[in-house]
Amino acid sequence: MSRLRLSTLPLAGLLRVQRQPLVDERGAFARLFCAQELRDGMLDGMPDGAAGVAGAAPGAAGNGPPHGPTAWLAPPAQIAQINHSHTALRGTLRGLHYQRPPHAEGKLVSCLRGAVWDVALDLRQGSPTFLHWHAECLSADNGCALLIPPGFAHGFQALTDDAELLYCHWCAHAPAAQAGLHPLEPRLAIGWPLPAGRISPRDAGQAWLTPDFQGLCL
Ligand SMILES: Cc1cn([C@H]2C[C@H](O)[C@@H](COP(=O)(O)OP(=O)(O)O[C@H]3O[C@H](C)C(=O)[C@H](O)[C@H]3O)O2)c(=O)[nH]c1=O
Repeated sequence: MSRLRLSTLPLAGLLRVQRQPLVDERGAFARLFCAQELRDGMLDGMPDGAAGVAGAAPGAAGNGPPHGPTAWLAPPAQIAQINHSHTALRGTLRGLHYQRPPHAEGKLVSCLRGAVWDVALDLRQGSPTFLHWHAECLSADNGCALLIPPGFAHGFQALTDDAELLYCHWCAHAPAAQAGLHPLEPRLAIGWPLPAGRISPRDAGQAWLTPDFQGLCL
């Protein structure tokens, strides 16, 4: 039985992942990640042809090559690292971060404590939504996570003190490929819900976007 409900969002390839916890008198048990469910999950609002087939392995007989918004998860892709961040103060901004190709990374971002306003920014060269952003509130209570494909930058603002995030990264940390955009970049006009709180010197030091910024060629 599916324990993760996938939904499409306005930026192609970006998905909301709704955890479906099993609750009983002891408490709850929730699945944070399932390779097959993410690859093959049925999607809300997707035409049948675009979705994977629940339970069917991509490329298995009769299912053809992996396709649809989670095709990038097909083998040999796999989770390379899992990270945990704790953000002490409400209003703190982290990001917007990405890794340059060939280290461009897909991420599954889940909130395990508190709440964040989570932003994914489309940096895919030639994308019809290039430099468009989308935000979702991720919280321990709403069980919502964002599945962000390669080619996006990611950032968030803590909506509570002591917000904790779990990141699944589909590419290992590559310091030389690390890149970022200023969270208050005027060209993006990201509508952060709270006044900007703490920002790391690295993020605060990001240069403004130049007119010739082409994005990422994946
Ligand atoms: C991502 C990563 C970072 N680091 C080191 C690099 C720095 O010395 C330190 C903190 O990294 P950073 O300042 O990038 O941490 P955040 O500003 O919280 O960035 C994080 O939050 C934003 C919103 C993201 O999307 C990034 O993926 C994630 O790195 O950990 C590692 O050693 N391994 C890693 O995989």
